Amino acid sequence: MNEAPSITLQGSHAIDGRTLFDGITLTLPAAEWTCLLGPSGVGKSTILRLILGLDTAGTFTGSIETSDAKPLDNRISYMAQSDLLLPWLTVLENAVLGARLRDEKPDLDRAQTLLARVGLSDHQTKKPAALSGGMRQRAALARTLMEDRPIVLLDEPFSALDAGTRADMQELAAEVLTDKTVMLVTHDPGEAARMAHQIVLLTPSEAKQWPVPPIPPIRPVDAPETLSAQSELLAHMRGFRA
Ligand SMILES: Nc1ncnc2c1ncn2[C@@H]1O[C@H](COP(=O)(O)OP(=O)(O)OP(=O)(O)O)[C@@H](O)[C@H]1O
Repeated sequence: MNEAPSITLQGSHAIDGRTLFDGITLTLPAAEWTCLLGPSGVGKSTILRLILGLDTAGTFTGSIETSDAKPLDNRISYMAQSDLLLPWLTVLENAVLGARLRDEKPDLDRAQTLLARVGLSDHQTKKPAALSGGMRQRAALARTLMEDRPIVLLDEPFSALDAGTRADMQELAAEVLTDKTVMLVTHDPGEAARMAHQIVLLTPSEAKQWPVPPIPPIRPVDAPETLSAQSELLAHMRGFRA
């Protein structure tokens, strides 16, 4: 698979004449995890959609560039806030949907291994409607991890999980997505403190870098460095909420 590039987004975005963010520069370093945090509605998902080349509600003025100068098309795996599972397919069929859409032979062994890793071995033949919200989110995570793309954009991928499962899934994602350029949108300062090579706080006027703990990710949940970064980040986020 291609090497993971860095990505730089520069510019401004407005919806119906109202500025969402103005003159920001956000760089996702190659083969690292960037955690993007910011108040609800500040534009985090909009940035993901811009990088994906999907429609947004407003108008973007600026540029999105890669370090290898190649287009982003077909190089991104994306997990949206909603699970986007197809209701008429089973969990296993959903997990291999990417291959099916590309008319490729699905790697069923890998899908079953990943479904086991996300704790859904016993639910592979069920339809999404028969799963809990957290189980559906884990099925969507397995589908995302199936895609061997150099760039991975994750929009609150662990938000529906209980705390123990969330920690397990963070570790799985970090393992499977080693060497990918990852952007993780999250509201959870503990998650950012564990997972990030780079933490970025989005405001309407900047994409501001926040210090990361001085040990490499993925960090233990109970490491003093993780806990201290988590609490400092939370204190800051409570101050800047709208
Ligand atoms: N389809 C739409 N039509 C009009 N406005 C929209 C639409 N989608 C998003 N917006 C607006 O764009 C702004 C940014 O939305 P976005 O989803 O990017 O925020 P976010 O930071 O990801 O929020 P959250 O943390 O709540 O997911 C919000 O003010 C939202 O109301």
